[in-house]
Amino acid sequence: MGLLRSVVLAGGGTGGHIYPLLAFADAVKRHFPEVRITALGSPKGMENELIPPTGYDLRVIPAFQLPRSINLNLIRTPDRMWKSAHAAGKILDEVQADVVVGFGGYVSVPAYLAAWRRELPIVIHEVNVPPGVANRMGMRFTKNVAVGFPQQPQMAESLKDARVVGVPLRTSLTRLDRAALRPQALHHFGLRPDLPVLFVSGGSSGARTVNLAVAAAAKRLAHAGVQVLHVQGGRNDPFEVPNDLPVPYVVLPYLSDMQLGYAAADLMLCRGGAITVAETTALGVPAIYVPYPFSNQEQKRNAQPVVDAGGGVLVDNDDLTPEWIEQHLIPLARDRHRLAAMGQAASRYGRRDGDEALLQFVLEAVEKDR
Ligand SMILES: CC(=O)N[C@H]1[C@@H](OP(=O)(O)OP(=O)(O)OC[C@H]2O[C@@H](n3ccc(=O)[nH]c3=O)[C@H](O)[C@@H]2O)O[C@H](CO)[C@@H](O)[C@@H]1O
Repeated sequence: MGLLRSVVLAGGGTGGHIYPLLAFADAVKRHFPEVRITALGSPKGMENELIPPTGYDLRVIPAFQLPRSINLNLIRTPDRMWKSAHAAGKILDEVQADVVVGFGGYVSVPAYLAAWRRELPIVIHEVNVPPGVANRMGMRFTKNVAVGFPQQPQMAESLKDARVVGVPLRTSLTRLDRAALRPQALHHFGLRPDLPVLFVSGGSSGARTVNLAVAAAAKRLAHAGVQVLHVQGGRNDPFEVPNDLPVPYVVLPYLSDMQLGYAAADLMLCRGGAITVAETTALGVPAIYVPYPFSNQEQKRNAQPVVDAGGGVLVDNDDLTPEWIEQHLIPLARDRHRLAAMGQAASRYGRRDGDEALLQFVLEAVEKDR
């Protein structure tokens, strides 16, 4: 591909920014093995744990925190922002970047600034409503905005002209046949094939309320014959689960092979992070969403359309108690027909081609903006 020789990807902080970046990098590599791929990260983000094992070139630039509201004066203000932009610019020059693709997170801002000063094409991928502060700033420098979900353009003025491309997901997920992998997944976790599996994950950092509520309901779940596969989350406190339960309750600190979790799951209990929602729907996993109650209610907006489509259930953070689990979650986990219908509705909403669609959009942008 003559137009594309070097791509710089920017996005960091939590898994929600990094996994789409990596999935997109894989798509670029698959189609254009010769293209140089560089990821920009910040010193403390999860990118430092997640990107090096993939073999992609991760360059860390100095971090700075943007205020929650933005205006153009901001560009004049913090020295640290320009220091970061300078560091990003040096990398763009060194790798002779043809395009910067940003996924949000603080590290995206210096990348957008540096690309803008060099008049390089910029593409922004945004999965939340309202868009994150970093991407909102980037939108001042480019009209090439892609979004993960069909409702986003109607929900935010700044996204009204965005292209809906879906969310780039890992190929271990986009190529997953859940039914085929299920026996291996159950065996892997030491779960039984004859009882339903509740898969609990609070997103890349974990969710304390979810963890504590499910752990407190461990006995009720076990006595109802519901097995639990509980991922605590990368940056969350441990919790206690009784060790004499009659059915398996498996606790893991973090799960890199999420395909095994999704293959084992009959029902998921999760937050409403955008990438999690993209994954559960792409894979047709029925889910109970417990949106994170802070950060602008963005997670409720992610999950609501899936629930409206019949693909899941919403419960408020404060309502997720052991009693709620007993009265609502357990009956659902034991109702195969309802789960099957929810799973089908979820997969009608989801899509698996976000990596390819974003690549197509980036190629068009590079062609147009050069
Ligand atoms: C509290 C907060 O502000 N959360 C935001 C953050 O969520 P967060 O970083 O939790 O991101 P998501 O829930 O969207 O995605 C989590 C990702 O981590 C993966 N995973 C998770 C656990 C695990 O053990 N293994 C694993 O691989 C999931 O498969 C998924 O790919 O970014 C999202 C995307 O911008 C936002 O929508 C969320 O609102």
